[in-house]
Amino acid sequence: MTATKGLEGIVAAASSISSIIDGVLTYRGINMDDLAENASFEEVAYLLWYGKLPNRSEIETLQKQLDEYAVVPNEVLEGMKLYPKNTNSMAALRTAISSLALYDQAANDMSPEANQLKAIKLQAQLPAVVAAFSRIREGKEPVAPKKGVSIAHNFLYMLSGNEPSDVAVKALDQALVLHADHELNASTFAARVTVATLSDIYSGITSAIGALKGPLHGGANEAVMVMLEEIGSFANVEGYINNALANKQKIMGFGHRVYKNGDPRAKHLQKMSRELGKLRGNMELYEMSVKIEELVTGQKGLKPNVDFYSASVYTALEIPRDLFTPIFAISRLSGWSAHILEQYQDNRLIRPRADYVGPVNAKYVPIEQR
Ligand SMILES: CC(=O)SCCNC(=O)CCNC(=O)[C@H](O)C(C)(C)COP(=O)(O)OP(=O)(O)OC[C@H]1O[C@@H](n2cnc3c(N)ncnc32)[C@H](O)[C@@H]1OP(=O)(O)O
Ligand SMILES: O=C([O-])CC(=O)C(=O)O
Repeated sequence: MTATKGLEGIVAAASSISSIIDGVLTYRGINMDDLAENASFEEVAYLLWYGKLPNRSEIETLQKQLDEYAVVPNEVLEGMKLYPKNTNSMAALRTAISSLALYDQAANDMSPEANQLKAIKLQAQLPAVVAAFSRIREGKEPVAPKKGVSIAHNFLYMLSGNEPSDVAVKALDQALVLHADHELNASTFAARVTVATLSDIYSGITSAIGALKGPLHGGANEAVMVMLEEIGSFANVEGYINNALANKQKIMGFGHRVYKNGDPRAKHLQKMSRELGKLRGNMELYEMSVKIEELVTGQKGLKPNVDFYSASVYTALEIPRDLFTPIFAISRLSGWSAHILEQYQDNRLIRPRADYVGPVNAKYVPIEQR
């Protein structure tokens, strides 16, 4: 038995949710470019969960469910008030989502109907949790969710307490569509491994949030912004990147385990970054990002992934840097939960083997002789 480091190229599950074939990403067989241009995030979540696009009455029913479930139990909000004010946002999210299970009577109901409802409930609550976290640490009260508006709209509203612009809602909605699912990425795999023990959906999502947090995965979008802030201005880009590459440092937001010729989502985020920059009358972050891409692709052949231009997009939407990865989680929850439901449908414990490379025939030595 020899291990494949990082399980590269290993096919570890059969799935009908999303595919990456020859660099083309589809959700349920529909090209992601098509969805990014035309679908709302709610339509995409429905598509991931139910395997088909919703008709008008189905999307209205989903909207009613999201409206009904968006309220976060007071106990969870009160618990969040006890978190240290400077706590890591993904650590806070991981804890808050885990605590939601404590107040859900159906948390351990494993029927398919109950699990589907919990997926919708979590999708409704997660934006409210992230927005509440952001406000509580600023000493403000959480804003109650609105009814009848999209998740993107509601999130921006709950974050600031003000009505968001149509441009901001549209941009965030498109970003949510782009991040919704991605085959067997690390966080989705973590979710599937967890629920394959027949543990509950909250455990699966908590595992997934833990995996998404890392800078090699979802945490890279925040790390890109840290880098852009460190660089500071367009004039510094060339020196900074040349120096980083010469020192074999990783440039966050570049490279991908599966895409070697570029991530098809990046072009949509790049376009959004350009358009939002123009609207704000400040193109510097966009221009810095384009220059970084030119240097990194030119010197290393590495292309930007989904996280690279999302940093300048979210900054243009005036979203605090440490909420970028929680926003990724809001979107990816739709994919995680679809994968969890798929795993339950035809479950088998996920338990691979390890290639043992430690000592053999070692003996126990009494403590006095060590
Ligand atoms: C939503 C997402 O999760 S998208 C990914 C988000 N993560 C990032 O943007 C972090 C930066 N990127 C990376 O760390 C990697 O490209 C990953 C984690 C995405 C993929 O990792 P792997 O498939 O294991 O690629 P691996 O790390 O083996 O890279 C292969 C080579 O390219 C180099 N490389 C890969 N990514 C980068 C990068 N961003 N900057 C500089 N060099 C890089 C590696 O150093 C390695 O070089 P070597 O062969 O000389 O040692
Ligand atoms: O698929 C991956 O490895 C990472 C990624 O791009 C995602 O999760 O969107």
